[in-house]
Amino acid sequence: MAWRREISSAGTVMSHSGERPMTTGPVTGKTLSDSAPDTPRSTNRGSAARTRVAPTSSLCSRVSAAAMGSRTDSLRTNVAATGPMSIWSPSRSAMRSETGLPLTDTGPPPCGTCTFAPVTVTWISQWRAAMPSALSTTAPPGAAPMRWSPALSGTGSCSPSGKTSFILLSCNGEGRAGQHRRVSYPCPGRHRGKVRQACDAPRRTWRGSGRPGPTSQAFKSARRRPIQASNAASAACARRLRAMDSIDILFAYVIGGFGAWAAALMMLIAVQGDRLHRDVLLRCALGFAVLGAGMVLSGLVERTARWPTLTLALSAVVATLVIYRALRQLVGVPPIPRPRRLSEIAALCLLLLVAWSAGSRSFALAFHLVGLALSLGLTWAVRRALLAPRNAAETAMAATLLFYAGTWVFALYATLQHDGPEHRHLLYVEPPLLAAYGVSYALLPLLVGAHVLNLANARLDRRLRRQASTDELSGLLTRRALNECTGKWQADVLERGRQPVVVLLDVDHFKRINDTHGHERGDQVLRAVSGRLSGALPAGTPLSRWGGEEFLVLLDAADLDEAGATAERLREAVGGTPFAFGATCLRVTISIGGAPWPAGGVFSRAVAKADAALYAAKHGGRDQVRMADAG
Ligand SMILES: Nc1nc2c(ncn2[C@@H]2O[C@H](COP(=O)(O)OP(=O)(O)OP(=O)(O)O)[C@@H](O)[C@H]2O)c(=O)[nH]1
Repeated sequence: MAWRREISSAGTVMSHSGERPMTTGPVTGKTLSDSAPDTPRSTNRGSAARTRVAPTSSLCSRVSAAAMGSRTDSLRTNVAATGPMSIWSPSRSAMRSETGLPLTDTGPPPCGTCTFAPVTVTWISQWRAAMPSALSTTAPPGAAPMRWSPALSGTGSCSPSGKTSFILLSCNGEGRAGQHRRVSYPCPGRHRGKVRQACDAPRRTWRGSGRPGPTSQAFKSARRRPIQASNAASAACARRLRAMDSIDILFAYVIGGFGAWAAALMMLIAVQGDRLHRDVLLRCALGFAVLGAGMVLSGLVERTARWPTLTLALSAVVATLVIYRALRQLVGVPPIPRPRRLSEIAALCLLLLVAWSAGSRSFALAFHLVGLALSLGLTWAVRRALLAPRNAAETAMAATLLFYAGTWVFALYATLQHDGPEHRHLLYVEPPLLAAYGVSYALLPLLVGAHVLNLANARLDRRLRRQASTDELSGLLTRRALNECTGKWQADVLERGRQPVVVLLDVDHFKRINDTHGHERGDQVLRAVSGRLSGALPAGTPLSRWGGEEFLVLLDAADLDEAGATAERLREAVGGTPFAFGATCLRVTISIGGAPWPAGGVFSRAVAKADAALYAAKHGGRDQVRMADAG
């Protein structure tokens, strides 16, 4: 739809094809020269604007509405009749603080897509003034002044600098039909990337020239370019923006929400096993369900509403805290007391609520700071898994949480860097990174879910192995565990030039102890004997409960005599001092039989020979050591 304007002799700008007539008023803006303390940078002084009126761009309308309609800021621009395009700003930060918009110094000329019209724009910030006098232009001397409604037509484009983007608004500055002038307006940061995309080709051309701006020839050709081309590019931009916008939301919220629900479902299905894993998985499932609900709700409801952002932020915080607790539980960190936990949740929610009511900017910052703090807290809770992982599952979990914390660091950075108007997305990263964030956050719950299951499995595996290798009563190696390590042990001893010796020990008349004092006392005796045996042996010596009241030791000795002496020490350690169990005092003796395990020999053969020696010791009167010959 083309906008045509006429400026009446009284300075009234009329919109013929648009719905809203432009209002006019006295010139309130200062000119560049009288308002700018520093000289504006300029390009191609002397070029005159002689182009046709630009039609309304949906992009521009949208951006105008978003950037200005939603704000009550006012912006006044002065447009000189001729002269270079320049934008004065005292300083970027000052302008930003006044306008809340990404203002730059003199912008470079627009890219080739856009018709260039040299105008001087002076920003005079009276930002809190009401709309629609947000944007007013002062016609050049001799031309009728006009005031510019923000809904005025324009075309979307960007500067070729790749840093600063503008939305170029059209106006008939001189009040003559068939002419138009463009005023640079900062493109909201959210759309910069996309606008730039549409202008890629001309920008490259411009950059390729290696000059700070287009040549005058390029200027002229740009000015001659049919305005329709510019409009088509703007329309393409707008379509792209709309498509990207919906994709962003889908990715970031709905798909992300389903990812969280999928993780929750996966955990609920896997809820089995012992109490610890059941609790951890249930908590994680609850956390992901809350997060999923918040994300899907936020993605589906009306886009302009602000409350879904708050609900999503709150659900994200609560969900993260629930998962945080579950992970602490999983890695064995002592739980935080319930009152402290609840007060932490309440404090964070309150903080977000206050920030939300203070405005979009403070809410975004508060949310990102909370997100970063929580992600760092999660990483800190599992730091042991990061520094000294016991298995691959722990490494994967720690790496995922580190990545998660990293995404918050970058998101916070993007928020601080964000120059455009606020939007209802929680994340301020720009496309295509926003889509990447959406995909990552959709996958993260599934990843974390898989890691939690992996960790639970690894823990169960460890427990089973421990149970299989450690005798429950005595705490010594089981027969199976000893059998598993014999080959390696023998090779090691032989390599050091030592003699491997197998020694069997048996408690004498143990049945009598059981019969006299009961099985309970019998167990106590077995535990006490185990303690004395392991205390009398060098650390690391393989000692197992071979079965019942029988023990097996693998001795590493210089020769059989030395092994016999060690066996004698063991016998003395057990039988030398009676055991005291409360008022009961018991003297327990052991008989020992040993046999060498030569290189190339079979372990079971050595055990059989040691057993024969033990039998001899029993028959020899018990409480003695017998060593089999080397032969
Ligand atoms: N309390 C207790 N008793 C056990 C355990 N394992 C085996 N026993 C008992 O140990 C006793 C072994 O008795 P025997 O094999 O007859 O040998 P003994 O009485 O020690 O006699 P000698 O070996 O000939 O000196 C049996 O009564 C078993 O029930 C155990 O784990 N706890």
